[in-house]
Amino acid sequence: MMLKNPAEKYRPFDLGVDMSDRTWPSKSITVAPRWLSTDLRDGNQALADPMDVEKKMRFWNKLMEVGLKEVEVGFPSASQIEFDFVRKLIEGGHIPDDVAVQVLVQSREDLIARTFESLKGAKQAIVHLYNATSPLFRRVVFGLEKADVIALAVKGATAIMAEAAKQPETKWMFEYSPETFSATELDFAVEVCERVMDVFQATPENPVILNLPATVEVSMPNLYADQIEYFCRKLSRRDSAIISIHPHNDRGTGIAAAEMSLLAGADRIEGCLFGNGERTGNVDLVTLALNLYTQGITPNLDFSDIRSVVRTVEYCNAIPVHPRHPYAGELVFTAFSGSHQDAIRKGFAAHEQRNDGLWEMPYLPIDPADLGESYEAVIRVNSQSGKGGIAWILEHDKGLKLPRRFQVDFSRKVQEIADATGKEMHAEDIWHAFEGAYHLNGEQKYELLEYADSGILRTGGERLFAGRIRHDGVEVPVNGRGNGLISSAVNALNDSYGLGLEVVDFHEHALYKGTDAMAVAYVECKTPDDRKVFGVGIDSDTATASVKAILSAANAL
Ligand SMILES: CC(=O)SCCNC(=O)CCNC(=O)[C@H](O)C(C)(C)COP(=O)(O)OP(=O)(O)OC[C@H]1O[C@@H](n2cnc3c(N)ncnc32)[C@H](O)[C@@H]1OP(=O)(O)O
Ligand SMILES: CC(C)C(=O)C(=O)O
Repeated sequence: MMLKNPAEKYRPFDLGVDMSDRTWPSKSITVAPRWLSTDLRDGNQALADPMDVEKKMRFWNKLMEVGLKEVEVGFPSASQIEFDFVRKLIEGGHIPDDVAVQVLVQSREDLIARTFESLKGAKQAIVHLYNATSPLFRRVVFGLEKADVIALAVKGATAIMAEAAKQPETKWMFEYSPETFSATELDFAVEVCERVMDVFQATPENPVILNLPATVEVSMPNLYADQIEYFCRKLSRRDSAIISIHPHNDRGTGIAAAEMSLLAGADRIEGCLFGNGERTGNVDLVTLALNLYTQGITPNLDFSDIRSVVRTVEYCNAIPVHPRHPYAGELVFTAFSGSHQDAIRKGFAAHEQRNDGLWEMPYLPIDPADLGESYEAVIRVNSQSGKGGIAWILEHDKGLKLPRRFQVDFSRKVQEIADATGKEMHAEDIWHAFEGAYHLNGEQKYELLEYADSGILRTGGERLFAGRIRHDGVEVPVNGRGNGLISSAVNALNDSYGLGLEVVDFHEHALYKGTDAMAVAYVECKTPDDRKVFGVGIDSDTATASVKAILSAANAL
């Protein structure tokens, strides 16, 4: 049961230092950080069924396609699969020259030796050492004092240097993580890292990667940024360290924490695609990269075919990507609601007209096409939708450009169906509704069989419409006069059946289906009792499309 007073059980996070002179809030991000994907390590260790070698390989290939240059490929001393995968990458020549593999290891000599064994023959590699440093872990997990924790880290780093010296053909880089940094006293974190830097002989030419994980996210993201700025200020040889961050997402603010930490001085980010990882996950590299992209900053990662990335990650992790996941979810470019659809439709029209390449689109922070997505999913129709969305679908799917009042008429009909079914209406459902509403197929009360418009009789400027229609199954001739084809056709129907229709609006446009050109005509008519009826006609001949539109309106009575 939740407590009435949670303060009895939970304590607020305390930064422990004065950061009132913080500078990061007034900075901005102008370049992409160095990225490290830890999908194959931190992501993998959080899966119910860790990846086998085949899945790891598939994931690796996708990471290469995306353009990752640093990838933590596993914990090779942990299992045979992990070890074998590293060997396969090296022996199979799968690591491009500009890519560094990274492996994780605890501060334990046997595990370190095994780790180096896995890396034999690598051109370059990053060996990543970690041990927890926070008070809780010192007390509960290790039963160690601060000095012992420093000694543990130094011992691991020393063993790593000794192993690295045995394999001089590899270009080594070293990374150290004071695990649980986010909950560690800041001055102590600096002290441990400086001692490890000494052992790793860090210089500006050969910097050490100091990775400062929010192993568990314990504070608001601005406080994590404060921690990073403080650490960067206090580190005596800042120029000999690459400051890396490794946010998790326990409070749901991993992205914000990462972005604020870049402002605070971080150079590098470790995370996973779509935020897989322990518990609530590691920070999501896709969102971070595309957030930069939408600010006009080159992210150095390529998600031009985001759907294939989603497919690979879902297959390898056996975890679905959420439909609302930023940039990647299947619903994130979709508007169901009428006012959103209307704004997007107008946005696309304005975009086409401006033709300046700039993306200024209501409700869509990124052009789906940049990620290899089509515009088909942008507008989908249900009972929340309006005329704009329905018109968009008919235009995109069938090429029909409904006049405004026609849109209103048809959207009411669609709304009725959507309300009745409670379901989404797909493009083909909307088309069926359109055909039904305007009598484009099936039984028709008034059906055009033939008409003569050439060789027209002209008496006093009038035109004569002479046609044959099927009315309630019976073929009958109809004749009418008017000052044009449309008025003479309407009069033919009015004279024969007393319909009293008056055409108040008429539109037509060409319709291209493959190489065939068709014509569409839309009429709006008024009835004697002042009702509006709409009709549409589609034919390869423009004049016939107009006549069919009149009959369509008559059928709608
Ligand atoms: C935040 C993170 O994601 S850290 C990475 C975590 N990833 C993993 O653990 C996945 C791979 N791990 C494994 O396969 C195993 O844990 C192994 C192979 C590394 C070690 O297995 P085991 O030897 O059976 O140890 P086990 O995991 O049960 O226990 C951890 C022991 O290591 C100690 N330990 C934990 N972290 C470290 C460290 N960084 N350096 C040294 N010792 C450590 C613990 O104190 C504990 O010691 P104890 O047995 O004396 O109490
Ligand atoms: C090993 C470290 C970097 C880690 O995974 C974490 O702290 O989350």
